This record gives sequence, C-alpha cells and structure tokens, in this order.
Amino acid sequence: MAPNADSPVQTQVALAVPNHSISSEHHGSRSSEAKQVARRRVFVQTETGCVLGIELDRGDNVHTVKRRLQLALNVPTEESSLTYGDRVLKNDLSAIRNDSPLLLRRNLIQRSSSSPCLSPTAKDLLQRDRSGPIEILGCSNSCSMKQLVKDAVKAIKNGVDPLPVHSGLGGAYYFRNSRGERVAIVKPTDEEPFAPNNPKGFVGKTLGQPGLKRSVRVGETGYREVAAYLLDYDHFANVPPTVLVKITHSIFHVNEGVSCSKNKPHDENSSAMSKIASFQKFIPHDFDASDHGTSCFPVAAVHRIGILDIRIFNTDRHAGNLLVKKLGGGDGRFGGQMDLIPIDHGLCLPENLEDPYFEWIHWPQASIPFSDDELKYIEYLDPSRDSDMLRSELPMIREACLRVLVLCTIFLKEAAAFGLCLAEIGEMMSREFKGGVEEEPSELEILCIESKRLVTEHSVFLSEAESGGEDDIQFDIDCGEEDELTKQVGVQPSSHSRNPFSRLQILEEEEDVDGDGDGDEDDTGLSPLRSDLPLNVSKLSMSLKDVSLAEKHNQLKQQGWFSKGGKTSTKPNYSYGVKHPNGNRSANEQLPASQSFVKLADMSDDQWGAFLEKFQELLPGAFRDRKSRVAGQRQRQRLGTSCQF
Ligand SMILES: Nc1ncnc2c1ncn2[C@@H]1O[C@H](COP(=O)(O)OP(=O)(O)OP(=O)(O)O)[C@@H](O)[C@H]1O
Repeated sequence: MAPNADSPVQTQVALAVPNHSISSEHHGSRSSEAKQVARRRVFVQTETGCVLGIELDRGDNVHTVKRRLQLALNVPTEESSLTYGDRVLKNDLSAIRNDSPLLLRRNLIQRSSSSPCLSPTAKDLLQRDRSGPIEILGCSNSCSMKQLVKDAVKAIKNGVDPLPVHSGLGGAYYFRNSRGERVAIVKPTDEEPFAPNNPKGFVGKTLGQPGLKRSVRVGETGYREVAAYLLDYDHFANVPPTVLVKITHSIFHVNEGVSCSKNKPHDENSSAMSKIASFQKFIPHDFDASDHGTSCFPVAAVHRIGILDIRIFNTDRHAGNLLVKKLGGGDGRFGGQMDLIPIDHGLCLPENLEDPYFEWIHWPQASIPFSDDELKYIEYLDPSRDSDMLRSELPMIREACLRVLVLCTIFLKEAAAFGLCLAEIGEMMSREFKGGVEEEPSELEILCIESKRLVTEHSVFLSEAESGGEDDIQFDIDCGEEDELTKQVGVQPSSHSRNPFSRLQILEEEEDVDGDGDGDEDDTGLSPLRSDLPLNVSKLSMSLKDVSLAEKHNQLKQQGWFSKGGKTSTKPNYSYGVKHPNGNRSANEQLPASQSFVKLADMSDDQWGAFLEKFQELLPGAFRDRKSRVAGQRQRQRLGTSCQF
C-alpha cells in the first residue's frame, strides 16, 4: 500500500507536558505523600503515534488536559476528542487509572486536514519525560515482567541495542539483556501493519481506523496480545508473559513525513522515540510449526492452544504463530518431545465475528476427544469473570470485543459438554467459501443471526402489543409475564418508541416477511395480533429450535441475508448488522476484507442478555445437527468406498 500522502509532520520524541498551575493543589501545602496519591500520569497518543506523558492533578479534567495538548500539538481543543477504548472522555478524568494510554483523535470533520504536530512556539513548554525508558502500563500482576524490564533497561544503559525483527508485517524489535541475549520482543502500536510508522511499507491509516482485519483497529493489537496472556489462566496454553509498555528508544521507526525533526524540542536525547507497545517475553525456540511436520506435536499442546483460540476467536493462528521447542534432544519425530508456544495474538478478540483462522483445524490431534483435565478446565471457565477481569486490567479493551469473548466461551463450554471435539468446534466457527469465492456465514454466525432474530421478534411483538392498545385490540397478557419479556428485550411498556431491532420489522411489514409471496405471517408462526402472547412466544422459540442449521441457513440465504458483491438484496439487511451489499466504503477501507454477517455490539445490555439466552437455547439443536451431518457424511463415505470395490 502506498504511504499516506498527507502524512503530517510529527514527532515521537519522549515528551512530558507539564502542568502549568492548572491546579492550585500542585503548589499547595499538601504533603508530598498526599500529592503522590492524587497525582496520576497518562500517556496521550495521537492518531499518528506521537506519545506525550502528562501528569494529572486532582483538579484536572478533559478540558484542562486538552488545553495543554493544544499548546503542545497545535490542535484546537474543540476539534479533537480524547478517547479511552470505547469511551469518548467528556470531562471527568477520575476513572482514568495511572499510566493509562489515551488516544487523541481529531473529530471527523477535521480528518482531511493535516494531523497535529508539535507547535514550535510551544516547545518551551515541553519538558523531558521523567518516566524511565520502559514503563509498564497497568497490569496489577506483572512481577515476573518487572525483572525482564529491568534487565532490558540495564542493557540499554550499557549500550546493548535492540535488534529489529525482519519477519512479519509489523515493526518489531528484540530487546536484549546486558549479555546480549534476547529477552523480549517489543511491537510498537504505531508500527503495526497500516499504522503511520510501519517500517515495512504497510502504511496509510491512522490509529483507531479499521486495520488488517476490519474488526481490529489499527493501534489496538498490543492490547489483544496482553489480553490473550491474561486470559491464559495457569499458563494452560503457554502464551508468553506480555505487558503493555510505554517505551523510549532511538531504534524505533518513524516514517518520513510523520516525524517532525525541525519541530523537535531542544533535547539532547531528541532521537529517542516514545511509543506505546506490547512487550513480550522472548521464548527461545528451534523453529515454527510451518517448518516441521505437525504429527509429532503433542495432542495436549494442540488442544490447549485450540481452546484458547476458540475463546478469543483468533483470526490469525497460522503455523508461523506457533513456535516449536524441542525438549530433551532428538528431532521430535522419533521420541524427542516437542513444546508449542503460541505467539502473535494481536488479531484475536475482534469487534465482530469474522472468519477465524485455526491452523490446527485439520491436524489429527484436533479430532481426538478432549481429556478429562481439559474438560475440567473448560467447565471452570467463566465468561463474565473473564470480561470483568479484562475490564479491570485493560480498561481500553472495547465492550464489543468482550462480547465476542463471552459468546465464544459459552459456545466452547456448551460444545465441549455436548461432546464435540476441537476440530468440530473450530469448523462450526469457520466460514465456508462456496465455489472458492462466495463467503458464507459460519454455523456460529447463523446461530447468532437466529438468536438476534428471536430477540427482535420478541421486541416487535411487544411493540405491536403496545400499539395494539391504540387500535382497540385486546391482549390477554398477564402483567408478570409482560414485565419479564419487557425486561428481556429492553423495551419499556410505556414507551412507544421502537426497539432499534424493530427497524427490520418495519421494513419487513412492508414486504412479505417469509418471502413466499403470500404476504401473511412469517414462517416462524409469529402473528403479533393474537390474544395468546405468552404461548406464542414460546412456540416461536420452539419452532426455531427444531429447524436444523442447514434449513436455517437456506432460509436466511433465500431471504438475502448473505448476499454480497454485485447481487442486490431484496431485503435491506442492515438491521441485523449485515453489511449492505451496495453500501459504499470509504477510500480508506479498501483492504480485502471479510464481511460482517452479524453485529454483537449494537445490542443494549438487556438485549444482549436476552440474545445470549436464545443463543444457548439454540445450541443443543445445532450440535445434534452437526453430529448427525458428520455421521451421515461418514456413512456416505463408507458406501462410496464399498461401491468402488
Ligand atoms: N515471544 C516470542 N519469543 C520468541 N520469538 C518471537 C516471539 N514473538 C515473536 N517472535 C518472533 O518474531 C517474529 C515476528 O513476530 P510476530 O509474528 O508476532 O510479528 P508480526 O509482525 O505480528 O507478524 P505477522 O505479520 O505474522 O502477523 C516471529 O515470526 C517469531 O520468529
């Protein structure tokens, strides 16, 4: 991809923006200890990767921080937003933890103009960043990494330089200890593929835009590397310890036009670049899984990595992302043990379901049933505990990603309890390419579309019930049951505004819902104008539960849910979050990308709860369906073989 033509003049020199008496407490009479408690530091990253350390005082708010940034970066405050993961910070900063990375984004209207750069007149206001060369950001439990960081810092001070990593699409560096041994691999967030400072020519986007995978934003892969490590309880899958750091070194790459040499503040260390990066323990290894026959990989190692990949919906588990270590000599083929180390989790936990990539899916190990220990581990997994843990340890992880985690963990737990093996679970999550071209939703996605539809129809049902009162149609609704349903789908009985989902229904009401041309009720049997509401709702669930996944797929396909490319859908399919086939993409989003068939993030909390309930109800039928199809295929294969001879 061509470099960004309008790349701004920029700098990444290690900077700190001092607090100039914005808070009187700064010079007040409080003890230094009290000040210590009140004061926090945040690292503000611009869309082009520039990192500024800012000391916050109690009195600070978004406005005061932006004023300081305005002086430092020449960004009018009303034209920029300070964001923290999902959250656009309005004014209060009290919830922001010490050492948090914040992103300064220009508002859309300003995107075409040049990016912020350091103001020459403001450079006197800038001080050297008082933080050390490597600062761990957050992560309450990073003791083992503290020693590694100390070793790397000592080596830097002794003049042992990091080494750039030549493989991979993103910028990465091996940091070493004083003996010159590699101790960590560091991947700066602004050097990811398509980020402004990618050293390998893959540039063209700013931080926060859709990246290599559409549902993983540029600059956010580092958080995912840390999340995968944190989720790998008991080092079950062997993910190398990983933390997020703010790191300063002159080796880091800054693309021409993004750096701002003439505007650099006067600083004897002006070539040192500060970056937000993932910092992962280096694991000595012999090769990666692409260099070796896979049959000698231990079943347990493959299962454990597979279990992690399912939970985190890994879209990038290719063979190069599995390091292989020989244990106790031999080449592994004839008795020597092998260990697998999963790396590169930057493309896990997407904001939407995409097509995952599981290299292990066709390995024989993945078809062996889970062991008792593995089943116990899976049983013990708790998706709400996982998402609470990530919310607390990595608050910048987006809620949409946490929903993917919750959904996939539930799917894994139910599938394993049902008796599915790793390969079967992986296959249910993977998309098929019909005729090698047309991408079709996975079985998991079909289940999600179905679940969302059920929730939608419940809410429409209630809306109709409400408006029915106006039409003088009597409903025999038991108040308790109405309340329960209302709670599930998040529609207030007194409100006449429709649930966001019901947009679909509005459009469907104008067409023939079941597509059979009769213009009557849809195939689900839902008829809103009935006096037997509670019964009907449960009948609706049952009717969908009994439909096989293949039938659901065909029904949805007939209704135009998966149409892509030039084919025009007869049905406006954005209500389910399916990308409209004729929808325009911005020039900046022209990466070859898989489409999103179903969105999880557009549901309210109540809808999400109701969706998960429906999803779980549909799972046993889907698993039975899967088992019987696999059995049918085996039967056909056997018959086919017998016919041949
Ligand atoms: N924890 C680790 N220990 C040892 N070596 C590692 C580790 N992590 C990565 N590497 C090495 O660095 C190389 C590049 O790392 P990685 O694949 O994570 O980078 P990337 O830019 O994200 O690559 P890709 O383009 O494949 O996504 C790997 O192929 C591997 O050889």
